[in-house]
Amino acid sequence: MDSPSVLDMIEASSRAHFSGFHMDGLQARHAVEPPTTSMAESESMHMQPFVIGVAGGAAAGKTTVCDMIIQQLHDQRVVLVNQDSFYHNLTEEELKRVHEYNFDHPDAFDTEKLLSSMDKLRHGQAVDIPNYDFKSYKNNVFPARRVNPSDVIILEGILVFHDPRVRELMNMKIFVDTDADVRLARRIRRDTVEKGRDIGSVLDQYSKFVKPAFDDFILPTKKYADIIIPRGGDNHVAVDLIVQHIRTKLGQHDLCKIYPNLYVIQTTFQIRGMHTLIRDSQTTKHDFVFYADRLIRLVVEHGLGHLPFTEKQIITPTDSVYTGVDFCKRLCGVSVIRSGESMENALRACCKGIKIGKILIHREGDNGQQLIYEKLPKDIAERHVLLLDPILGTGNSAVQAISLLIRKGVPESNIIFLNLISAPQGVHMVCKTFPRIKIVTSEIDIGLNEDFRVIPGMGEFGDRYFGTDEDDQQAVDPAL
Ligand SMILES: Nc1ncnc2c1ncn2[C@@H]1O[C@H](COP(=O)(O)OP(=O)(O)O)[C@@H](O)[C@H]1O
Ligand SMILES: Nc1ccn([C@@H]2O[C@H](COP(=O)(O)O)[C@@H](O)[C@H]2O)c(=O)n1
Ligand SMILES: [Mg+2]
Repeated sequence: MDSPSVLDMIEASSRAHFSGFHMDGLQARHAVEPPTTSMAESESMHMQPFVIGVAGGAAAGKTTVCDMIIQQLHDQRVVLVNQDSFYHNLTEEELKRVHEYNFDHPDAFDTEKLLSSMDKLRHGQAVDIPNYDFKSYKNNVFPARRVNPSDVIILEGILVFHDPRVRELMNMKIFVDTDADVRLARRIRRDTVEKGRDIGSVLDQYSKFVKPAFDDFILPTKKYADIIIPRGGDNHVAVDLIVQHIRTKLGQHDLCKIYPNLYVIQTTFQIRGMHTLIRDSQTTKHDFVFYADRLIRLVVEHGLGHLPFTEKQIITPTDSVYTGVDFCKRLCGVSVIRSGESMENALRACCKGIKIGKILIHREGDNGQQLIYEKLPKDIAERHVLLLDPILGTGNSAVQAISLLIRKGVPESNIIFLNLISAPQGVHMVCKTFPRIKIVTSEIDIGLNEDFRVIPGMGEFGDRYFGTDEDDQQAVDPAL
């Protein structure tokens, strides 16, 4: 155990200069051990902020929804960027005929400037964002707003989904969907009270520009949204769900910054879909096994990417030289009985003829973990070990299993712990006790409940995978 280096890592991650966009933990990694030659490590070094786009018609409640999200994320680093800030300044000629100017057309915005500001923010640089004045139609009457890089950037505006380059920046797209009559009523109140305009000009602008632009440019972008929020800020359920999702993402970022040896495989909607199925209590055993196997295969493949390799040149059938790599040969798997056995097939499918040992840890409550059985390859000390257990909860079983491997002579840095779901408590426990082992997982959950079970989690993995849970027994024989 090398606890001072862990403390160094935690300290490094909380210094004032630390930015969520850079894997500053990379420096900490060097303090723990020299960089190895595995590819997956270099891929995951650069961490980007989580970008949320919020679009919708004028006065739909976009700003209100963003304010609610930011308020609920009060303890997190979140910044709001308004598309309004990037309105072009009007020329003298345009100012004279301002009632003929279309503020709802995509050309009214300086999208190039918006893109360059977002690019800087995403790469960890502070930017000065103009303050737009709706009364003078100018963006340079006030000092610019200094926006610092953060873990979450919310980009809000009527047309933020219009330009594909802007859309591509977004990890999550929200469309605030509010009835046209509500939007018009709110707009009349806002523009007369806040912008000092008369009701006649508000209605003129609405029928001439606002409504046609909504139909032509804003509504067609609704299809890009991942989430549509009906009724805007009145929809507390939707806002709560969004905040929960962002918190999960931020939690993952924070843990990965503290522990550079923790690797969360990059999420996709396929992966989210598989998690949705295996976590659903209504999923049948057959589907559970099918989707758990798919996820396990992904985690195993990712884990193998962390093994060292040697360069190898071969000759192709065209007599050309191909410079590739040779797999690491001295490998073995170790499954934690019983759930970990579900991961053995995927490992065998990837590594022909791999030896797989077993460890049985008896769980009494959650303090009394006891090692009661082990069968490991004799030469395990000379092998890289892939430790298999689908759930990392408290971390107690994992610590028992890893301690045994270390007692058998396996160097800590030769152990890769593969799992599907990790609780932050387990990650802290394992990574603090064994700072040199690597953890590869597919999702980090919120935490543990009072029974030390992972939440939201997915129940008892072994029971669901091997069909020994009560519901399933009843499904086989209703008399039971
Ligand atoms: N749920 C709501 N109930 C009542 N008024 C609202 C609600 N949401 C927004 N408003 C008001 O409507 C106006 C427009 O809301 P805003 O959030 O600024 O919309 P947007 O940013 O989409 O233009 C504001 O004056 C705001 O106070
Ligand atoms: N000088 C301006 C600039 C914009 N508008 C209107 O604002 C709307 C967009 O702002 P939201 O907060 O509602 O998204 C848009 O409909 C423009 O017509 C304006 O009236 N004057
Ligand atoms: Mg707004």
